[in-house]
Amino acid sequence: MPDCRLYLITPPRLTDGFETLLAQALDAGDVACVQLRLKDAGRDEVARAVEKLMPVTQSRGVAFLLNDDAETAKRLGCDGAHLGQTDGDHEAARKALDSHILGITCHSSRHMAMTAGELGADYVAFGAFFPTETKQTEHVATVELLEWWREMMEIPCVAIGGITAANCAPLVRAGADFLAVVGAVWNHQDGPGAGVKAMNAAIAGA
Ligand SMILES: Cc1ncc(COP(=O)(O)OP(=O)(O)O)c(N)n1
Ligand SMILES: Cc1ncsc1CCOP(=O)(O)O
Ligand SMILES: [Mg+2]
Repeated sequence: MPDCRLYLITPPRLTDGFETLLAQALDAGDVACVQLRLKDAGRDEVARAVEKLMPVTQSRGVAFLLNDDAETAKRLGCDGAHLGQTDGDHEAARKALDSHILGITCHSSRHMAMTAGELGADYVAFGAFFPTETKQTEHVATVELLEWWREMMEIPCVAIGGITAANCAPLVRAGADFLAVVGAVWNHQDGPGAGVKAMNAAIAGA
């Protein structure tokens, strides 16, 4: 059984009653954490979404992370934050978050990943592994990068970008600790529960 788990990121925009869809997704199978990622929302909208969604995840023992903003994550009681390379000062974020989770985007860069590890990131994220419609991406990550990280480092790594049940097996076999997905779950033709089940099955069968 591979030691790899699903990391679920919210869709770019939340529909009314999204908390019900989130509950369906989480109740369908194994999800290690949920990241709230609302790139077009203001502070109040983000705070309202945290208030609605965080109890859905935390009551199920699923970690709730906020994208882009460590200080807000800490203030609102999230389990941690995910920061990109241009999302503020990573060392300050590490301090602000105390023992809460800090994840850092490292694109396809060994150097970024080692720097993130040195400053105390709880995980590093590599991507994009495949073409994705969720975000415009400039970097392409490879299976070899995952293999190298797994061989050299202890810090967990997340693979992201266009990952689906159909294409994820090589990433699991290369040693990804988590597969982060948006479309594979939220755009699944039979609903998010089916998306989680399909990802869980693909990970288990890799
Ligand atoms: C798990 C995970 N990995 C990578 C990203 C991308 O972060 P970033 O590069 O800051 O881009 P945005 O998501 O902010 O558009 C992520 N969010 N989560
Ligand atoms: C946030 C992010 N960062 C790199 S690719 C990506 C989008 C992932 O979404 P999907 O799983 O739909 O490709
Ligand atoms: Mg970001």
